[in-house]
Amino acid sequence: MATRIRPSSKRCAVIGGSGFLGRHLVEKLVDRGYSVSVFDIRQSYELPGVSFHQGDLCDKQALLSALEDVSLVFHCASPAPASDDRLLFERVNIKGTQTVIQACIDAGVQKLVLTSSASVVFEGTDVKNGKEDLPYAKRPIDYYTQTKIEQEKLVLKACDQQKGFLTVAIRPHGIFGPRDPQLVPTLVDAARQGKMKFIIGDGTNLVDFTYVENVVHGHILAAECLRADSPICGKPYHITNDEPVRFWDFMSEILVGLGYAAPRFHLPYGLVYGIALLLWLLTWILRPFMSFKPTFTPMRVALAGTYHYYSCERAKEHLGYKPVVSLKEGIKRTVESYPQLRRGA
Ligand SMILES: NC(=O)c1ccc[n+]([C@@H]2O[C@H](COP(=O)([O-])OP(=O)(O)OC[C@H]3O[C@@H](n4cnc5c(N)ncnc54)[C@H](O)[C@@H]3O)[C@@H](O)[C@H]2O)c1
Ligand SMILES: CC(C)CCC[C@@H](C)[C@H]1CC[C@H]2C3=C(CC[C@]12C)[C@@]1(C)CC[C@H](O)[C@@H](C(=O)O)[C@@H]1CC3
Repeated sequence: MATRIRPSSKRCAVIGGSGFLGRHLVEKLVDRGYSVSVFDIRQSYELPGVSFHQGDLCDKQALLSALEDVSLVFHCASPAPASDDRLLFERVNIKGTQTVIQACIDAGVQKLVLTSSASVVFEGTDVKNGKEDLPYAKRPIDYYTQTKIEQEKLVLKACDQQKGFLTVAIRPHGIFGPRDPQLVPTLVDAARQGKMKFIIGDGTNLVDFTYVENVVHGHILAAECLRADSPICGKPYHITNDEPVRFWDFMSEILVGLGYAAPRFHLPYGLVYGIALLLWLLTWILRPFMSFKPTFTPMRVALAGTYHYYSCERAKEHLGYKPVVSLKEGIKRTVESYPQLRRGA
């Protein structure tokens, strides 16, 4: 049974609060009576009750000014997975997270909630109803995943009930919703280039896509349940819609909802994965001379052609988590939120 504390009048901070998930989280926190301090390298909006601090999370002094009088920190900043920039991921996700932890400790922050990712256990092979006790990927499929693993380990290891610094990690999977700069825009871009005619594999693979408000709900529950005597200290939690869906059915619903044709023709998974790997190698070799971003990266092909859905039983049991928006409703709201991406717009 989840023990909850009332939202305090104290300030909380959202690192990465200008991003897709971060902004939805900030909006919900404000609704719930928190006063929020956003720390981000960019400011993308203004909101009453929210103060903005622009800076790089690798800069401890800059962080400290945003953490003044803050007891709860959400860390949901990361470079975009598509950047595929190893040095950037290492600097921000690993060294930057060490800086965030140290800044929290120095500022007297009591709780740190990290946005991790369910992909920390994904190696490109099927994961069916994966639980949190699955081992971290030994051969992570990209630099993003590799550094998300290190980041999660750092945050969970920093949990110290004696010293009163409590940490927890939320592992969402396939977040979607209004203002997402990644999933729907990439899909529509591929459709507009005529690249979404094909289904990779037999099209029966089940995966999790999680509506952004459910992810926000999981974060807030975790923050409010995090106490020195709680079983959630230092643990990771999957947060999903708890409705695994066929990858290609989900993509088709979004595409058709926006006026594009659903993919129809099947291509063998191994062939497409091999081509994506070759293309990735080629872009890596040519990187000093030219920049080229293939649509079908090995990570995207692996996600499109395998099973990857996760159990959120632990979150239900320890946090009292239950999705608040169904997949059907989430898809409807998402499609309606992108009039500019409709066919012919
Ligand atoms: N989108 C998904 O499907 C998904 C799924 C699982 C986990 N996650 C995790 O959720 C978090 C949020 O992802 P998102 O989809 O909202 O991404 P996003 O790119 O929209 O937001 C990330 C934010 O971090 C900020 N940021 C990046 N580098 C920074 C730095 N050095 N200093 C300060 N701020 C910096 C960016 O400016 C941006 O506003 C990330 O940690 C990501 O790994 C995302
Ligand atoms: C061109 C098509 C084959 C696919 C077009 C849609 C893709 C851009 C998305 C489908 C699944 C998405 C996804 C992520 C990014 C966008 C997709 C590949 C993540 C890798 C983003 C980072 C998260 O941590 C991952 C997670 O574990 O949730 C995402 C997994 C799904």
